[in-house]
Amino acid sequence: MSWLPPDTEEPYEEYDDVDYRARPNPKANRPRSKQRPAHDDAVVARVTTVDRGRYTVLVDEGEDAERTVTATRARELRKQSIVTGDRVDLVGDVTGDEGSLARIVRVHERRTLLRRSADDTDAVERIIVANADQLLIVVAAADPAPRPRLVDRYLVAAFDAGITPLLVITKVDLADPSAFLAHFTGLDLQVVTSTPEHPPVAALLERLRGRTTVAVGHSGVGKSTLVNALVPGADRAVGVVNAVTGRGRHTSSSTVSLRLPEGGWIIDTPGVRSFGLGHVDPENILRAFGDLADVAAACPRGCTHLPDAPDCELVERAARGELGELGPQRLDSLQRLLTTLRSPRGRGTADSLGE
Ligand SMILES: Nc1nc2c(ncn2[C@@H]2O[C@H](COP(=O)(O)OP(=O)(O)OP(=O)(O)O)[C@@H](O)[C@H]2O)c(=O)[nH]1
Ligand SMILES: [Zn+2]
Repeated sequence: MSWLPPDTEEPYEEYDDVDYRARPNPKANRPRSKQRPAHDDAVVARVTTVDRGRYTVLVDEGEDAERTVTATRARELRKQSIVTGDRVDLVGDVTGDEGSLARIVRVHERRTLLRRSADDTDAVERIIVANADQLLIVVAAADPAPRPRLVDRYLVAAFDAGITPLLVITKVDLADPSAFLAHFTGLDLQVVTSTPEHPPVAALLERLRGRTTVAVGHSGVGKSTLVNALVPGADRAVGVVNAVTGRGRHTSSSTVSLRLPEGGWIIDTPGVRSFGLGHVDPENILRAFGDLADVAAACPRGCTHLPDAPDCELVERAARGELGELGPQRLDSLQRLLTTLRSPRGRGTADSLGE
C-alpha cells in the first residue's frame, strides 16, 4: 500500500535508502547492505499500470528495443509506494518475454506527486500518480450537472502538487457552460469545450504534446469518450449515464497510461473520483497565485487571507483597489480554495462526491 506518514515533505528518500539499510539483520552478523547487490545492471523503466502488486513497465522507451515488462517489487521496497508514472530501476528478467518477471529495485526521485487523503480530516495521504505535469479536469456542462466546488477540489490538488490544471467542459451540446465558467474567471485556467461531434482533439493534443497529463472527472462526464478521441485505439469503455442517478457505470478501475500519438502520455484514473485534501498545505495553494503570494508576504504571521482576517494585506489592498483589474476576483478564487481546505467534506452534499 502507498500510505505515507503525514507532515513529511519528501518521505521517499527516507524509504529509499536509509530506512531498510539501517535495520539490523536478524539472519547474519554482516551488515545487511553488504549482502545487497548493487544493481549496477539495472535498466530504467516507466511504470504504466499498477495492479495488485504487479507493475506493468515500459523499458527502452522510444527506442527500437522498447518493450513492455511485468515486474514485482523487491522486498526492500515494501514500504515504498510505487505508482503509475514512476521511473524505476529494474533487474532480473527484463526481456518482457511471455511469462517473464522483472523486479523493481529503486524508485527515482519524483518531479511531482498527485495525492489525496482518504478524507479531509485525514492527514495520511495516498499517492495517485507520480511525475505528471498537467491535470486534465473533465466536467460536463450537464448530465451530470457541473459542480464548481468539485472543480475547486481538483484545482487545490493540482496546485498542491505543482501541476498545471486544464479544464475541459464536455456536453456543451446539452447546456451552456458560461454560468458555471464564471466561477473560474479569476484563475489562470485554460478552458476547452467538447462535444462528440466536435471533440477538441487538435486543441488538446497541442496542450498535451510531450507532457504527462492525468485525466480526472466524475463518472459519466464523458472522460472515456474524450480519451478515445485523443488516443486512437485506446478503447476506453464508454458507459451509459444512469437516468436516475445521473452517474455513469464504472466500467474500469485501474489507472492506465496511454501514449499520445504526437508524444506525451495521458493517464486515465477511472477509480479516482474524490480528492480528500487533508494533507494539503495552504501555503502550496497560495504559491499557485504568484502575484498574490508576493503581496501576502507582508501579511501577519498565520494570516488566513480570508475576508475576516485582521490586517490581511491581500484583503486590504483589494479593498483599496490596489490588486489590479482581476485582483479582487483572483483573491476571491484563492479564498474559495482556502475555504475548501478548511471545511471538512461530508457535512454537506455540495462538494461530497456521492461515492
Ligand atoms: N450529449 C453528449 N453526450 C456525451 C458527450 N460526451 C460523452 N457523452 C455521453 O456520456 C456518456 C458517458 O460517457 P463516458 O465517456 O463513458 O463517461 P466517463 O466520464 O468515462 O464515465 P465513466 O466511464 O463512468 O468514468 C456516454 O453515453 C457518452 O456517449 C458530449 O459531449 N455530449
Ligand atoms: Zn493575508
